[in-house]
Amino acid sequence: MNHKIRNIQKILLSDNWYTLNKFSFEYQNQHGQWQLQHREAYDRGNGATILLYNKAKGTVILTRQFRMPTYINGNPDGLLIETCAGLLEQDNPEDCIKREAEEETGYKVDQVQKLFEAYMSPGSVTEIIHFFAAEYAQDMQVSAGGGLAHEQENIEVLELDFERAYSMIQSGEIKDGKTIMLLQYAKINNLLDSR
Ligand SMILES: Nc1nc2c(ncn2[C@@H]2O[C@H](COP(=O)(O)OP(=O)(O)O[C@H]3O[C@H](CO)[C@@H](O)[C@H](O)[C@@H]3O)[C@@H](O)[C@H]2O)c(=O)[nH]1
Ligand SMILES: [Mg+2]
Repeated sequence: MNHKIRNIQKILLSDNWYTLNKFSFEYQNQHGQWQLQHREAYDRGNGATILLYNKAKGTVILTRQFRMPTYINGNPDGLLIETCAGLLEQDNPEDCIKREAEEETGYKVDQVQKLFEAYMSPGSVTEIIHFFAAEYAQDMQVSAGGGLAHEQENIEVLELDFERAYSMIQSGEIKDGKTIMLLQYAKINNLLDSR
């Protein structure tokens, strides 16, 4: 509860696929004055993402797919390297990320570790993302992955040496926020050390 906000009005601007609302509200500033503010908020639900790693091989599983919003904003071919991720449907974050890992990467993991949660674009997008990590092994591979054909996902699965993937942040080959956060988490916490 925030007593500095009052008179919240919501106007629907678009519900074509996800929902874009315009909120008008009064916010009390440091001097005690109430000021009218307008903020648009894009609601596409919440999401989950996971770093799949293999200590013995020193590798991680990442995905590559076409992301239209990046294509119109400076990404030459629109392809983005990312950790496996999906939007929460009716399920909880843990069940969601296990389902997405299987659909997108082909690995069926049953032990996942919850790491943290983060708002990724708090000025305009409501979404909070739940972050996970899990160890994968060859015998957990049940399909080639690639995502759901009817959703036209066309996801490519990449198995990369962890140090190579980590260096791709510096080189600019990896430019996705959640992916950078997970690779850095793994580095800082020595997730791939087998000792
Ligand atoms: N027709 C249509 N389909 C859409 C649209 N937007 C998304 N889709 C479909 O909805 C699917 C959603 O796939 P998910 O795997 O569930 O989600 P995601 O797009 O990978 O999202 C994940 O990554 C995002 C980017 O980092 C995260 O923001 C999100 O939380 C999640 O973790 C997309 O692949 C696409 O097929 C749209 O505007 N129109
Ligand atoms: Mg996805």
